[in-house]
Amino acid sequence: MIGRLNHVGIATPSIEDSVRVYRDMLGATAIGEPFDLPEQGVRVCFVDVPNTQIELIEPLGETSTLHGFFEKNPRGGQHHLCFEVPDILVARDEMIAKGARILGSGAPRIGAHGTPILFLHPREMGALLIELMETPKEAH
Ligand SMILES: CC[C@H](C(=O)O)C(=O)SCCNC(=O)CCNC(=O)[C@H](O)C(C)(C)COP(=O)(O)OP(=O)(O)OC[C@H]1O[C@@H](n2cnc3c(N)ncnc32)[C@H](O)[C@@H]1OP(=O)(O)O
Ligand SMILES: [Co+2]
Repeated sequence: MIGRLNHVGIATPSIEDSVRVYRDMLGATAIGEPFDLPEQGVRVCFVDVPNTQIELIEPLGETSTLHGFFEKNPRGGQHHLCFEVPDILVARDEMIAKGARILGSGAPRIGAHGTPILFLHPREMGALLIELMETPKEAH
């Protein structure tokens, strides 16, 4: 069911500092402009690499779910993996049937790429926070 690895989510206290690592240390050249996703409680910056993206995410607002992550990981770090799926609702129902826990209300929300996303609780996913993202229509 899962498709390509769309992005690796990296939580950071400072997108600006993390951009310096990817640009100056690792030589990344395709770095997007940071943008806010208030409804998701994050500020986001995408770093393009040949076969996927690095999604740098900073907490945005008091209720950001990232605050819980930073309590345990003050310097940030690997946060989630995002896989593409053809149909988010079909994927959701399949995952529920297999015993995964859908985070939040269970209804897909619009993510950083403007397409529906869901998160699966780490407990059933090998201690990894998994994001499922519906493949953008133009990519079909
Ligand atoms: C949506 C925009 C963008 C996009 O790509 O489109 C993004 O990806 S934004 C990403 C930020 N948004 C989210 O992460 C939403 C989903 N996340 C959550 O609902 C919470 O972060 C949750 C439930 C995963 C964890 O919340 P919290 O830390 O408050 O709960 P606990 O401390 O009780 O953690 C429970 C359990 O999970 C482990 N945990 C927490 N975060 C992670 C993580 N990132 N990776 C792996 N494991 C994680 C935590 O250690 C606890 O484990 P336990 O064994 O029970 O101690
Ligand atoms: Co993500």
